[in-house]
Amino acid sequence: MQYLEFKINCKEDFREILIAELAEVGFDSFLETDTGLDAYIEEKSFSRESYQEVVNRYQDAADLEITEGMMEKVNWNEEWEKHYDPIAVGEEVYVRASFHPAKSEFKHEILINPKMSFGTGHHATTFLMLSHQLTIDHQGKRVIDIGAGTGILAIMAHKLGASEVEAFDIDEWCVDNGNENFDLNGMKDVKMGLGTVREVAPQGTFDIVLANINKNVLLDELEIYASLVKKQGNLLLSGFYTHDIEDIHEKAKSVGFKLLSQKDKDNWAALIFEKI
Ligand SMILES: C[S@@+](CC[C@H](N)C(=O)[O-])C[C@H]1O[C@@H](n2cnc3c(N)ncnc32)[C@H](O)[C@@H]1O
Repeated sequence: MQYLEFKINCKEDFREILIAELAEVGFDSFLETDTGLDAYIEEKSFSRESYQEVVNRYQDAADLEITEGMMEKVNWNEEWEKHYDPIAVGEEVYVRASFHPAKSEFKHEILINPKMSFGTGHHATTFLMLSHQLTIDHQGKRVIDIGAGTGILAIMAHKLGASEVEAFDIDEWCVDNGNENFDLNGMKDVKMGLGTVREVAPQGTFDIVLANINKNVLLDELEIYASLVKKQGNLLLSGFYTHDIEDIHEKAKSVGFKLLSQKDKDNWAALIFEKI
């Protein structure tokens, strides 16, 4: 597998935004560095045009300096061991890789063997979704995770007592990694699906629907989510900035949701809705 490597120097405030934007155009692995980030994409998935569009948009504001290279084979585990620290979400949840020692003082431990930036709890949106999940009763509930990435939110749902968990993602690579993580967390019977919500067409309704994707996808798919959430069930959304809350809220209201609570971190937002 040939990977292209982009060593990006940027202003610190732009690191997370660039990761999100590059993930949108197909980059699947990121390492945060002292001066910015290293971003990786499989050569066959790379579109110079989409990449350049992102670079042009942030070139001046983020003070970008980029060096391009090529990598034959990346040993992500080795890379992550150097760069990935375990993370605590509140006092209850500890997210770590299998190479980190366990910590018994946490009620829930989530094992993620990370090969990408999203879905380790380090990204604000993942952290916010996990924090919101902790405020919701999952016991015996049917839960679906849309845009599951590493599967971390589905795993959280399982640890919080959900009786049935489904998950899917459009990225084949995430599906492989997600299934690996489900195995690591004792969820051998859960298999991550591949595709969008339209393609996967989940059956029946759910008590809790989780979707941490991005503003455009959420606005486009909210009507479908509405058909998936049971009356008085919950929809948890993230993947957008605080200045987009109003647009998301408006759309959600128009398809039958009421806003219950919101959190934000580093300009990213997360909302909990109830189906009325
Ligand atoms: C921001 S990441 C979130 C990952 C994980 N759920 C988390 O909270 O850390 C968004 C994920 O959504 C996936 N994705 C993007 N568009 C999608 C779509 N239309 N349907 C399903 N998944 C999608 C991406 O491949 C990516 O893994």
